Amino acid sequence: ITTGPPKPPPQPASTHHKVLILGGGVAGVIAARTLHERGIDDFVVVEARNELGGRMQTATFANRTIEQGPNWIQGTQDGKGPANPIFTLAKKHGLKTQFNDWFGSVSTFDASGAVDFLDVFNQSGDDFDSLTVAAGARVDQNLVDLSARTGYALIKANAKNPHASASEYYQFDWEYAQTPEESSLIASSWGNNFTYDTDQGGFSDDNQMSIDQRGFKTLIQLEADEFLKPQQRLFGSTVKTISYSKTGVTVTLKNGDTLTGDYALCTFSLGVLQNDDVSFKPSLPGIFYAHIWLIDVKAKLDFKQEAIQSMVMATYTKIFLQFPKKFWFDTEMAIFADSERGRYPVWQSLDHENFLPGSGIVFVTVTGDYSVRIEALPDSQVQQEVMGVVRTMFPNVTVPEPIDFFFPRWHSNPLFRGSYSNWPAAFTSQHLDNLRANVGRLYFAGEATSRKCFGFLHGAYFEGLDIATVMADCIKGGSCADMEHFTQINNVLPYENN
Ligand SMILES: Cc1cc2nc3c(=O)[nH]c(=O)nc-3n(C[C@H](O)[C@H](O)[C@H](O)COP(=O)(O)OP(=O)(O)OC[C@H]3O[C@@H](n4cnc5c(N)ncnc54)[C@H](O)[C@@H]3O)c2cc1C
Repeated sequence: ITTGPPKPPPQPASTHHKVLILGGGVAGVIAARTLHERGIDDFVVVEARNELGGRMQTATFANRTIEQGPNWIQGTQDGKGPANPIFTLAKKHGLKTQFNDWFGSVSTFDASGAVDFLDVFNQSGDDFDSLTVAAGARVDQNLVDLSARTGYALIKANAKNPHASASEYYQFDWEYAQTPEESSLIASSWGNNFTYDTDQGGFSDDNQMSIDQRGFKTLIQLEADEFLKPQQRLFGSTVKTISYSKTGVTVTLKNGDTLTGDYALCTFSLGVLQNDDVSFKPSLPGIFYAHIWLIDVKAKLDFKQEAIQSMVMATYTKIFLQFPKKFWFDTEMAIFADSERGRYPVWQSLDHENFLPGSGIVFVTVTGDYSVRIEALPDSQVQQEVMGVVRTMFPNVTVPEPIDFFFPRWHSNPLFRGSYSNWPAAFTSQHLDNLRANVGRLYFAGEATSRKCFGFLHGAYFEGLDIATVMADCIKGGSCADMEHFTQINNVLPYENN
């Protein structure tokens, strides 16, 4: 027997929100937390994948959790100085990390096997320091930016042989995921200083590697659990179009659903913005927008497109190998100097007492064009090439075939289209303002919009925080002025320290 009125059918979740947060990586989660802290809770995080963390992604390999994306907290804290907010989150959520000795625990190899060229390696560290000093001097004198290659040449430190090239690669490409030719002298030096140099406002020169078997992503997922409700997580929701205007934003998903927001924050990677995976439509909702608004929109689109297409989405690829047992170097790191610069050059042992002892895992990193190249090859061919290098490095060992072999394809992944952004010499400080600026009620945040920490997790964190603060100020009835931008960049102004 049933009594009482029938239950009403479940209401579909509202498809209109004050804010649509597009993307659930570090920038999206920290933006959500910032809005929540400002008393704005009418938002959803729209994410294509089924978890938060974005590029913080793990895989199970050799029965261990390995990091496909970031694994270091780069710069931690020096005494009571400024703390890397990722370091703060790691401490708060009890993440297991370990100091990674990049410069003190290194073995060196070349085509003849193990060869000690640590003197050349140490010199390349000094050269990189000189490069940053030269860059700083250019900033002080308001001189125009150059490529880092030109910078190396001007300080007479260009690498002239495979040992020097591999050492330079370790100092430079292994961080920026592109060559000195492709990178800004000033921005790459400042990117380094603002993270590592405490005299320049950086955190510390410490690199902590996550060895937490819950995954590095745990720190941002546990942080989200403190405030983000299940109904605010729209997982499995791939955005196809974003239409924006001065009055609101409409988002269409791959499954045809539509979401509307008074405001939206797009945190998709620069690579996604550069491709046609998502199309942006300036919406022209009413006749009264006609002429002036059209011209306005055209100018806005031009400045935004120029900025998006001028920054570079670089690729950094970790190639993991599992062997029945360890036969390689006892240091944490190793460099292989091939005659071809950038060919399987940086090696890292996870089967090391500090990391994952007994795991049988070693990995090698390639970057930039080399990453793009191997992504186009079948795994079997890449494995063959890598094994050729391993056997060159250890000519006196009968090296078995690996038990397992894996590498992620970041460049071809439509949700990322690369690993992180890199600043080329032709990208100006004003371009960065334009990359960051809102268009109508659509805002942008992510590692690529960070002037000082582009490429880093903490860059994504700071941008999520800063842009959500701008949005909250606007929503709360304060200032809603457009963010600073330059409709045309006619001549390069000096790099600004702000
Ligand atoms: C291999 C690698 C190594 C790295 N190493 C380090 C390191 O050691 N230390 C460090 O500090 N940084 C490192 N980084 C950089 C760091 O991972 C990034 O700076 C940071 O994670 C970027 O966060 P984000 O929120 O800006 O973007 P993302 O993490 O890219 O977040 C954007 C989100 O949007 C989602 N998305 C994209 N397109 C759509 C769509 N159409 N519809 C719906 N959702 C979509 C994505 O799934 C993603 O979750 C590394 C990155 C990689 C890839």
